[in-house]
Amino acid sequence: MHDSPAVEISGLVKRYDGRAVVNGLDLVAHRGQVTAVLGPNGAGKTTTIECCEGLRTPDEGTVRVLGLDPVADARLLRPRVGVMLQDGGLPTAVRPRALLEHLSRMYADPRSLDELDERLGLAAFARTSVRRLSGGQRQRLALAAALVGRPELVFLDEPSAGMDPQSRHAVWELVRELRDDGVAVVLTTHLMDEAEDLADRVLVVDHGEVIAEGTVRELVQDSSDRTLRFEAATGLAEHVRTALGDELVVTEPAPGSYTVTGAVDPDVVARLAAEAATRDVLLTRLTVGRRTLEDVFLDLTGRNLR
Ligand SMILES: Nc1ncnc2c1ncn2[C@@H]1O[C@H](COP(=O)(O)OP(=O)(O)OP(=O)(O)O)[C@@H](O)[C@H]1O
Repeated sequence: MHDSPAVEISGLVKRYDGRAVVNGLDLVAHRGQVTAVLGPNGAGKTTTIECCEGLRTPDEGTVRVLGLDPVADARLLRPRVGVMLQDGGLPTAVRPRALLEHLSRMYADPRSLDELDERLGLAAFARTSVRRLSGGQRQRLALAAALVGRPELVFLDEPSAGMDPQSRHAVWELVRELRDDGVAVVLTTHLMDEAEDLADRVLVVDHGEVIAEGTVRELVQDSSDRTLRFEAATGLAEHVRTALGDELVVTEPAPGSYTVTGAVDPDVVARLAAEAATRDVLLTRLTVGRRTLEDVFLDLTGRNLR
């Protein structure tokens, strides 16, 4: 039984007003692994997770969570699954410590609240009502609420959004421990470093379907492509494009900061330097490296805003 996937989604379709926002999505998440779901705004990540949580009913396809149906078996799943929603989903009039005490009484073997307090720094605002908490504090409380019942599976929707670096590292540490304890962790994130750091498997979702999946290493090693980054005066992209040819993609994501992706070899570096010299432009800082997960993500999903 425990070898079976913690989450198994097959051909999931969810429509709003006749428009499919999830469109034939397949996903498998295993115990003892962190599965990260990445995708642009509106790609259908939250909708997919909400179908797993029993908050939405699929229009087509099947969703199995710990071998059960998230809607029909909701009562059986509730004590076994931890959920951290994007907007916190917490009652606003209570105080954090009282909320956690209330929740912990609902479980047979709850985690120690003092330990959670310490790990997530909750004591500092234990007596402030949820309504008055900062965004990052609310997120930390929502994570504690998701973990208090020692779930076998946790869904974390952008867990470290809005958190300061200290909190983010505390959250990452907790997520790694959950994984090592055999918990299945499914998280959505827009932070590429979060996915690179934590994920055993990454799925990239766009327009409601999975367009790439694998380990971070598999995704970034997909080709011999490299990324050359350099800094110089702004406005050179067109000249560099002409000098390097169509095989390479030249962008200037921030003024004076350029990337060149593709088959970057010694000759490309030499031609770039020659072009700069011809224009009497100094290249300050030049690096060549493997593509990052962010490069892969942008190549897959494009650069247009959603
Ligand atoms: N109840 C609803 N009624 C109509 N449309 C909805 C509803 N809920 C979500 N949508 C739409 O479905 C699409 C997918 O939304 P979803 O929240 O799943 O995206 P997401 O990938 O989680 O995005 P983000 O990264 O911004 O959180 C969006 O275009 C959204 O506007």
